Amino acid sequence: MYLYNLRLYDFRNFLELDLEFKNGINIFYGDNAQGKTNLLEAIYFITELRATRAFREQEVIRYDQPLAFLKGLFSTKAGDIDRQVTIYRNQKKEVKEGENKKSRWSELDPSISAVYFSPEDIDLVKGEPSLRRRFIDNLIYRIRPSFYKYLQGYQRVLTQRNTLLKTIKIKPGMTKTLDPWDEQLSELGSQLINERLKMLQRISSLSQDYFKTFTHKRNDLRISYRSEIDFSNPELIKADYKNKLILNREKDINRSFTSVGPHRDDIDFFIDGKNIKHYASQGQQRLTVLCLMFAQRNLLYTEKGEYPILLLDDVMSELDIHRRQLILGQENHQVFITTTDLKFIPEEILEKSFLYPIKAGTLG
Ligand SMILES: Nc1ncnc2c1ncn2[C@@H]1O[C@H](COP(=O)(O)OP(=O)(O)OP(=O)(O)O)[C@@H](O)[C@H]1O
Repeated sequence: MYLYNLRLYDFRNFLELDLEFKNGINIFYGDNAQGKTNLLEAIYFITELRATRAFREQEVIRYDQPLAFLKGLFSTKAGDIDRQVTIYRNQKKEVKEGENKKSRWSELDPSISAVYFSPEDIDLVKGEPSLRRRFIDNLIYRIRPSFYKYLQGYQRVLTQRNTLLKTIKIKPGMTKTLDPWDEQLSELGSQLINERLKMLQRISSLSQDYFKTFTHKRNDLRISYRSEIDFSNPELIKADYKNKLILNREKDINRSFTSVGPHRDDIDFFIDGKNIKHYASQGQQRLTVLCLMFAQRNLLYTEKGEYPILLLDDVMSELDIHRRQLILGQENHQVFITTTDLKFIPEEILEKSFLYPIKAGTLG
């Protein structure tokens, strides 16, 4: 699958743009603040239907304009797809494929997808545990949309249990009313942990392979799940979780907060046995995230039968020359890269790339 035409109206600093792309390496280059990242975001938006960095979706609309419009033409194994998205300031965005309005994810063509990487994504290994939980949950959800129901269910029961803990703090006689909530939370929570473990196994073995390739087999990457709940036997997760909920009741009532469960779990990364949060260099941390993104792309390919578009924002300047070559040397699917200077792109990669100079929201 690849994007061969993109039209934009009033998207970020682009007034109007009509671009043709090739199935290969496409490079947006130019000075700072010209619109290179905005263009990657537009491609991400037309494929994944959400912004990469906007806090609110409406932020992508050009200043003082009522709406932004995107139109992408994709070539897939099953034929061409014409997708249009209109983002409004004060109402829900509108998505169309051909002439048909689409209101749910499940109605959209599943072969269209993208994976995005920017230097800030280093937070995935350095930042808060919630970022890692969201990463793995989103990945499961993308492959198995029904997983969303478990996630929502777990979150709902957790909120209700926390509200009840607050009440019990004032009325201790009500402690027994926690029983049905603990039962539900441990049931949904154990399913959540099991799904995460299965996904983590797949993503970590792929990431390890990429890590080996990108380090010439010099270093080894390990990824593991961390939880206070014993997850060594999938059949016993529920019982152990329930047990821990009961053991921690007093503490939870005092804090009005559920202290154990998948909402507190984390994922650890190790290079050659050392936790990368504390020991790895910035370059190694960045490479780890890059490997996770490549693994994610590979996984989506296995599931969908089409390679997601790869979007790499300002990555080349951060990597040494060997890694730049390794990362793009074997590439034969569609990739979009931004760079301030073409000197960051190895010669043999430049030769096979398609170049787009970007200047002040136009093709310069
Ligand atoms: N909604 C918007 N409407 C108009 N302009 C916007 C909007 N959002 C961002 N911009 C402008 O877009 C420009 C930044 O573009 P972008 O982030 O794509 O730069 P870049 O070319 O990737 O630069 P760098 O090399 O520094 O990363 C800024 O000048 C910013 O003011």
